Amino acid sequence: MSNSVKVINRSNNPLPVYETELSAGMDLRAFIPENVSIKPLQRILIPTGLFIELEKGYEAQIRPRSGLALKHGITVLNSPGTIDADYRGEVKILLINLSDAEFLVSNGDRIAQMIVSKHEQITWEDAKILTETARGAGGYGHTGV
Ligand SMILES: O=c1ccn([C@H]2C[C@H](O)[C@@H](COP(=O)(O)OP(=O)(O)OP(=O)(O)O)O2)c(=O)[nH]1
Repeated sequence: MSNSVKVINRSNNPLPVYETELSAGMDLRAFIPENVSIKPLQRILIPTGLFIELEKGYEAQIRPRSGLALKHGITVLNSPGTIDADYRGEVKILLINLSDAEFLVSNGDRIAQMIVSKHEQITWEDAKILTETARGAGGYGHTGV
């Protein structure tokens, strides 16, 4: 695809931008009529006012911002959230407050970031056995610390 993505911005905030030259993600802003308080352990779905149309083979991921996570315990509950290429609804952000203090979100606050990535769709090849490997079924730290 060309790198352009169709977007409708129904918010009163600017379109997301890459904050630095080589940023992978664009910060997404809350589009809310009034301030929202997120209490400890509360989860809340926050609108962005953005509607996007990704081309086939692309997805957008909604990821936390590390600064909000470190300073305020605010993260994306379903991280990374997935925006499918056939989704035509509003992009929303599911935040959770993992701190012990209330957190206030105002309209225009940059609360998460969006990364657009290519992805594959697979087909299943029904099999009786899988190729052997040194790892086998080992996982969950089986190689030690
Ligand atoms: O953080 C998110 C995650 C999803 N969505 C939108 C876009 C996505 O394409 C759609 C469905 O998301 P997902 O597939 O994660 O939801 P589901 O719980 O599997 O529901 P569905 O049965 O509608 O697919 O919801 C968002 O706006 N924000």
